[in-house]
Amino acid sequence: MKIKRVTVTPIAFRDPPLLNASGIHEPFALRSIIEIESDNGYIGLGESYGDAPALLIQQQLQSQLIGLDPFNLNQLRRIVQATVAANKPASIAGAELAPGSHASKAVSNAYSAFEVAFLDLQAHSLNVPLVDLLGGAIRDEIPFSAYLFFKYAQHVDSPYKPDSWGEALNEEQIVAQARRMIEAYGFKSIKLKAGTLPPEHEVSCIKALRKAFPGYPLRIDPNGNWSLETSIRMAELLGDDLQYYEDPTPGLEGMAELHKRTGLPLATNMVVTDFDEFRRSVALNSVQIVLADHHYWGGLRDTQALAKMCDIFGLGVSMHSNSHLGISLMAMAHVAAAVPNLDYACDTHYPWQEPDEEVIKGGKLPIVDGCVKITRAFGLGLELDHDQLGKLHDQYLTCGIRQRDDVKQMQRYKPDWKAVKPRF
Ligand SMILES: O=C([O-])[C@@H](O)[C@@H](O)[C@H](O)[C@@H](O)C(=O)[O-]
Ligand SMILES: [Mg+2]
Repeated sequence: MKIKRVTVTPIAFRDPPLLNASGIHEPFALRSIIEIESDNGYIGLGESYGDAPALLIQQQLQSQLIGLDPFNLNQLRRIVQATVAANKPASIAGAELAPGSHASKAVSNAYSAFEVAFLDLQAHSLNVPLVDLLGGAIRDEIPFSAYLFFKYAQHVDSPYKPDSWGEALNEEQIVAQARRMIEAYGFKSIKLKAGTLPPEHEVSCIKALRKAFPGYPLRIDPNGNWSLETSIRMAELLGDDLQYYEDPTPGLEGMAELHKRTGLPLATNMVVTDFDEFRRSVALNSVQIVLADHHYWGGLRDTQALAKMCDIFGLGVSMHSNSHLGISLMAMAHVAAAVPNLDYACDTHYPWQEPDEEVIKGGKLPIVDGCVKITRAFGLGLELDHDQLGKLHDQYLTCGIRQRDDVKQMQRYKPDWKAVKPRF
């Protein structure tokens, strides 16, 4: 079996005005959809970053993968490494929270984008679900968490009709957002994206969530935007309200000191993002839970390797998410199904994407009782809807965004806004 066609299609879909430590989301999020076809008619799908630096590498890889055996992932990696080395991608400051633009992640990003599609195709050719190629499913229902954001009611300049979630800036609105998300999807745990409004206010929103949802595990994620002192002060206010404290303060050393001073379990998708940082984190005891993400950890199999390392070093594992569609969600679900030590519900931005903006047949994937279910369907069990893909590609062509930049977007609301870390 040989690969005879590789198609990389950049897409843009509507994204709400969600606030974060860098600034605010732009009106459209970018992704790329990867389709590979073998000479005997099997198709494999992948979804990855659509930001310009990631897309450039993916597009350069398209023709180089023709003729490759889709089972040869080592060869895929070599081709990716050579292509990235020849391109020398650069990072931009405003893209700190957009792993699709991190130069240091270029190989793992691009490898992962195609690895998922290769594995999907392999699994289709063997008539098995993708998870079987990862050693088989330990669970077939993968728990996800309600992922709350502070947000504005609408984007600056109103590029389209405001989303149905409305404004969320105070306790009442955050509790209402949680209630709606839990009622719609059945989530059993709650994460609040923080690092954007004054820390005491964000903590009071956690307190309001604690009151409204007794017994629900809660997490807060200021994306490293609180100083060590602020993080300690907020830890005292939070008491034992948290399941884990996610990236409150920047740096491996800062997190290590925070853990030493508070004893709280710290989680990260910011200070441990590759195996070198993992090694340094273990030496410093910086974090207790690593949030994996196959998109930048180098694919599904390297995510399993990460989970194994966490097991060896006594760390917990959960999963991180950026704005994404169903192929990514299903890929996350398959690898999560094959991680024995997945101790926490995974993150997902999926509820923030609009129901009419999905590229797979059948529309958006269901999340029921807080879980994504994997079936015995072959591969990822998904098929592309080419009409929808075309529609979201046209939106990419006209939206004018080529690289996520939450800082630049916030400057459209607040001209003096800068990328400062930590802000509080
Ligand atoms: O999309 C966002 O605003 C998030 O802040 C995202 O960029 C983060 O990478 C992520 O969700 C996180 O958990 O840190
Ligand atoms: Mg995070």
